Amino acid sequence: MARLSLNAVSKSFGDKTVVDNLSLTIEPGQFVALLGPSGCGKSTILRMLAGFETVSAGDIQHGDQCLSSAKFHLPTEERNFGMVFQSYALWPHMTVMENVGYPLKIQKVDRQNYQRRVQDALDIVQLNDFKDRLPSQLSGGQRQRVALARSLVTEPDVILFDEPLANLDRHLRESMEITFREFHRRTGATMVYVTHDQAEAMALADQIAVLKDGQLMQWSTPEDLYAQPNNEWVANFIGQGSILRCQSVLGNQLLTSADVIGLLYDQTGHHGRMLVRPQHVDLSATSNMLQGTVRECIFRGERYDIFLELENGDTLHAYHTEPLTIGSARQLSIQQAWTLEPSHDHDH
Ligand SMILES: Nc1ncnc2c1ncn2[C@@H]1O[C@H](COP(=O)(O)OP(=O)(O)OP(=O)(O)O)[C@@H](O)[C@H]1O
Repeated sequence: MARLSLNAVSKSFGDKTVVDNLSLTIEPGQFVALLGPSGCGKSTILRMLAGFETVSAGDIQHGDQCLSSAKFHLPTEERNFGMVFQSYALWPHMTVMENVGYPLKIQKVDRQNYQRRVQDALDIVQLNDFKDRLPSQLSGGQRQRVALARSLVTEPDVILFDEPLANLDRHLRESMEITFREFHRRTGATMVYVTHDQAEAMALADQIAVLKDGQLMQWSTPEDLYAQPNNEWVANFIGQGSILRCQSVLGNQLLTSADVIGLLYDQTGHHGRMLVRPQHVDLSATSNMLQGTVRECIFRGERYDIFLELENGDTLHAYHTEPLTIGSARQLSIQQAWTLEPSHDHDH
């Protein structure tokens, strides 16, 4: 197994740059998500890794081997990367077993090896009982498991996923997340997974590349992305939270409850921004208090989502165990907050 690295990779279509000077080092066996809104360039990055697209500048290396550069392009079929698409891309007239074994047929693998490897792949995704069925006789989740088995039958070092859960309903997506995690544990393969769904990326990946307009915004573990977003745009994109205006402040600092009060009450300007996660709002506080008015209260089963208006007019999202009356005043404290660098497109 080898390290996969993108070094200052750019891709342009005509005069439009869709991937801009991207560098990432993906360690062997890592599960990496490429995350960003529609059009940010994540599928283009995956397609360059797969060899479906050339690179305009920079290079992609796999261990000692160059896969792509502006001068060189290793064809897709020589990369031995597994691939799983949103559409499953199964052959409708072939059984589960034939679909899974198809890449081995192309490689002209002998009969004995063929049988063993198809069997092993079906075991990993737990589809042995379905091996003689046609894709039309399977559920969406089962079809995606066939595609997973097929992606690993050639024993690839790297498996690429292009929004593989996008076609499934929410309930099934959650159970497929567990399937994907198990799949990663059992194969140990390096996985690169494209999604626009931040919750899915956080649930699956060891490391996440957040992209916007072809540029890397942040490259972090899910935990760091959540607790320490690099800027206001990332903070808005990842998880639940409120962004409050405050006195100008350096970005990327953790604030205590007392710091928060000082920054919110200082009237010398409000060019600073801080991120507050709902679990850090204490609605039964007795010190470092702020005043808020309850504007919305939504039942979520295990808790209520409360939205409060602060004295400066900003909205603060909190969790609570009981419902609160809309329009009522509430004392609260913010236990901790994270200061943000403003995004360039929102610097006012
Ligand atoms: N072959 C192409 N020719 C011209 N422009 C392209 C081509 N492929 C992609 N683009 C453009 O590049 C940009 C990035 O596309 P890409 O498909 O990588 O985004 P994405 O983040 O995967 O979006 P989505 O989630 O909608 O698939 C888009 O503006 C798209 O229109």
